[in-house]
Amino acid sequence: MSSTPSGGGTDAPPAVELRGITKRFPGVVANHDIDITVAPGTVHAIVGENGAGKSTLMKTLYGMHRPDEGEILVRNGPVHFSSPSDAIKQGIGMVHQHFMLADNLTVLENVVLGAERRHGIGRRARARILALSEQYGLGIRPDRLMEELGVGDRQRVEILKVLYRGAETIILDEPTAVLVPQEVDELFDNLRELKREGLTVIFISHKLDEVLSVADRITVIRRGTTVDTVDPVHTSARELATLMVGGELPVPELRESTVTDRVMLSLQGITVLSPEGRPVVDDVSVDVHRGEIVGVAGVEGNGQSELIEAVMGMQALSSGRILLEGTDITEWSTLRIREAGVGYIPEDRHRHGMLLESPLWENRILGHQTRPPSVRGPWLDRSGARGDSERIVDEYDVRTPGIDVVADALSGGNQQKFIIGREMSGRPRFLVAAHPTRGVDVGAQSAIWEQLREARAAGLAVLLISADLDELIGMSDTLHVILRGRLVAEADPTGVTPEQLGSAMTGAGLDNADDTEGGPRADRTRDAEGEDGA
Ligand SMILES: Nc1ncnc2c1ncn2[C@@H]1O[C@H](COP(=O)(O)OP(=O)(O)OP(=O)(O)O)[C@@H](O)[C@H]1O
Repeated sequence: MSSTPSGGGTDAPPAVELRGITKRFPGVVANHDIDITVAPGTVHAIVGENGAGKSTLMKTLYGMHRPDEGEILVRNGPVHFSSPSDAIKQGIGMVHQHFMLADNLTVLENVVLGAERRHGIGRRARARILALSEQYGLGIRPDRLMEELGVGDRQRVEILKVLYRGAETIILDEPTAVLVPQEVDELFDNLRELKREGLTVIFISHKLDEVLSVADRITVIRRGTTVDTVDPVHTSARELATLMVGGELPVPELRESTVTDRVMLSLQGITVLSPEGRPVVDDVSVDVHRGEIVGVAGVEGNGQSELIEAVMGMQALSSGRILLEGTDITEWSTLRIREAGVGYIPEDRHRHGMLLESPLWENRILGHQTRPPSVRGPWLDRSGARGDSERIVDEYDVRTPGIDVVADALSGGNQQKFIIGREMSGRPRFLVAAHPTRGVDVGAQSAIWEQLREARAAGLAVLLISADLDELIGMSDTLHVILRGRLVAEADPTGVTPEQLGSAMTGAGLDNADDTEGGPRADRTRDAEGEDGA
């Protein structure tokens, strides 16, 4: 492992330099005396545990927070940002994890929205978009409706939006969390292209392999401060992880089957129609047994969201039925399904998992408002909910100053850990888990996997969807592939590779993964998304 004070190795002034940045929130020092130098024309990754202070630092660089101490320099000149528009004026743009795109508008409309002054909204704007798309190899078509695009393309539109506003340094917050391997490859090609054209990319990630493959420099942040900046050529994933947590990581355990023959959840020929009447879940039949994790792999937008929402009573079926230990729950409400012992880790924690403006302990009650410890008899049990929140914070290592802070003040990964803790403490007999470790650091990820494995050994049945193919392969006892709403293949999780799975997800079949060097696989991904996206 080699440490370097700065990246790049050119004589040009740094694209960005952060000197002694400190940012405090009530009860927390989110960033403490951080130094980072980002060389122009490089990809610079920022890694660190959940709550280490990565997002806070990036928000400071993007003008969303003002640092309490320290200074920011852009090309050697000190800058002071009071808002993102100040940052944009200095050529710094940011792509957030939650895309900010209007579905009912075209790509062009989304890109020019709020930046009409640059090139208007007509022909000149279109020409500029096409030119940028061409220059950076983004393959964007300005007149497509946003809702027709898959995740990878949406992300490219977000990048284009930032380029359109004149960014020379682009910050990406966990850009690969929502992508499948093929899309990650495409994104990394895009990043290399940006770099070749002299732009600078700063990105946050929890996936150390990816960071090592694409970054020129990696800065590790631990508990709010910079630990080191390393050169990926001389650093391993394990060394990085050790720098992040300040100790050795546990080694994953070997798998042992705990699957029984008692059916916990049975989906029998279920079909869900889109508002336009197109089947988005198409005649799906699957059983999940006690002690079993059934994984469903798919490119986003192929029906997996609707499938789990159907199980949770949030999507009406047009045909088929759902049985929970033999009881027909097809017509049940979400609340009733939850009361029957079904836990739910939602796909979008901000829409379905948390009330961001409410304190953490009130979030303990959310979705569990009819059972202890949230209530005693007909009454809300404040101390029960508070006590259990303390326990979750402790047991799941949720980094927070306390249970009275609003959920919004927690880092993304810590919000996720709290949701997992809440859902698991209901002692569910069945768990619907969507991307359970999304945004969670490697240490917390293995802790969550361990919790799920223990619960499975104690009889929990789980329906798992995830964009993280290693997670699907590592956790599932049975693994299905969903494409255009249908279960099209079953893979053996003990033998399948992420590449084979990725290939099956795009409709190329499980066995066709080895022809995927170069372009063909990426093209198929796009096609599959183009026809079926969202
Ligand atoms: N608006 C806020 N108010 C109060 N505290 C905050 C706020 N934003 C962040 N924090 C705190 O600052 C610390 C750093 O959070 P930050 O979101 O920067 O971490 P992170 O490294 O991005 O984590 P993750 O990987 O989980 O996204 C955490 O302790 C968090 O609780």
